[in-house]
Amino acid sequence: MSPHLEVVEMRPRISILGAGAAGLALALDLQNRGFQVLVYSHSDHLRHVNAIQKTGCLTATGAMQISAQLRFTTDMGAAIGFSSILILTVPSTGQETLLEELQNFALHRHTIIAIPGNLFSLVAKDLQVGCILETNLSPYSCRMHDSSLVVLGKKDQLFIAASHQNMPPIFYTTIESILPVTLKWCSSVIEVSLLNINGVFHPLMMIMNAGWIESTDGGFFIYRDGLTPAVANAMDAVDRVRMQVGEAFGLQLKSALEVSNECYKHTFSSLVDLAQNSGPHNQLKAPQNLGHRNLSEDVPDLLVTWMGLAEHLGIDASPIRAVVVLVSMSTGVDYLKVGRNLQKLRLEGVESEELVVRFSVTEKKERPVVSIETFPQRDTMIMSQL
Ligand SMILES: NC(=O)c1ccc[n+]([C@@H]2O[C@H](COP(=O)([O-])OP(=O)(O)OC[C@H]3O[C@@H](n4cnc5c(N)ncnc54)[C@H](O)[C@@H]3O)[C@@H](O)[C@H]2O)c1
Ligand SMILES: O=P(O)(O)OC[C@H](O)CO
Repeated sequence: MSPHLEVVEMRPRISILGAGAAGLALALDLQNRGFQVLVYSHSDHLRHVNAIQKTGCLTATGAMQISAQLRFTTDMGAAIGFSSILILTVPSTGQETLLEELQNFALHRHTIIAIPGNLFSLVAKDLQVGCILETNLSPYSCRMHDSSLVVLGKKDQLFIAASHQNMPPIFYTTIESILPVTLKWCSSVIEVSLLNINGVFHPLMMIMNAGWIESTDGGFFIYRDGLTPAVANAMDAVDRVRMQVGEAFGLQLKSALEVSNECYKHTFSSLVDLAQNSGPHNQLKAPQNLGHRNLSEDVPDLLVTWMGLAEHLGIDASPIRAVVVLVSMSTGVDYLKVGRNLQKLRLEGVESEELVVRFSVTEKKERPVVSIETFPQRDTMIMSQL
């Protein structure tokens, strides 16, 4: 990851890697705002691309109402050549598949934005890339239905961190001009992982309603009907461990409810209030079975990580361990082994004190402030990653 100079257009082209609901919503949004967009899909995961290509265009309904043609490719080289900004929108369980392809290219001049990150930058440590950014969530709450995209809601803000500190101010401004939400810059990618509150919501809603999901093929609303007071109590226990891990890193993390309220500009008073009354949540149908990313992504790549960090730091992680073990017993997948444990994140041999120092809050990790007068008034500007 060496210093370099690069020319960045004021409206840079963007490559989106991952053609699911989250990537397609962002692609439509960017294209609608004047960016040129190319969407890459892995050739083994073309379900949505094929459906869209049959009808010729993608139509979004709900909180985003746009109908447009998108450009697609299955050629990673084409996506990398198209833009120096690659936005990764696959579930974190698909990141390694893409990493295998990305590793064939020198990406010193590229920036990868992983939405969500789930500590992609630690998994991708050997990748020759300019910078990796990680967000906690996706800007849009959305689902694909055949060739159409239903957008349930748009967040007001997301949390984000860069794998590299000391990026020039123009770097942050460019990223802020691309993502359609207010960005809250965090001190480290660990903080961002801890702010992916889907780890608190999804696994418990799924596993505590497993019988209902299986006997009705998901014929109910997962939040509205599935997040009841008992489920909320269990979520609170997991959430307390998440916040204690944050505390060990010097972070005063807000509760999952507060983070959700902040992201959506909501004011719900409890998790059950949110489940009953939040537009982006209360219309979400339950998945048809347990083979859904609510478990297959959020258990291995959030809960296993948080549990590993907690136990390494001497925090009682038994509420999280209980969920991971129960989900593993129910699905037959050994999530402790396949998940982003400390070994997968290359943190296994790191002493707890060193871990805290490496990822703790320091004064200079805030996003640098840039005044408008410092921007070059022309179509291109030099971005220097020092
Ligand atoms: N959709 C939402 O409302 C929402 C909200 C918050 C966070 N997120 C997060 O955003 C990410 C994407 O969400 P989504 O709804 O688009 O998910 P999705 O399940 O539709 O997957 C997105 C796309 O990723 C690709 N993909 C999946 N597995 C892959 C693999 N192993 N290799 C290569 N490509 C693969 C496929 O093209 C798939 O269509 C997930 O991490 C999700 O947790 C989504
Ligand atoms: O869009 P989010 O991040 O609020 O998540 C809502 C759903 O639970 C995502 O699957």
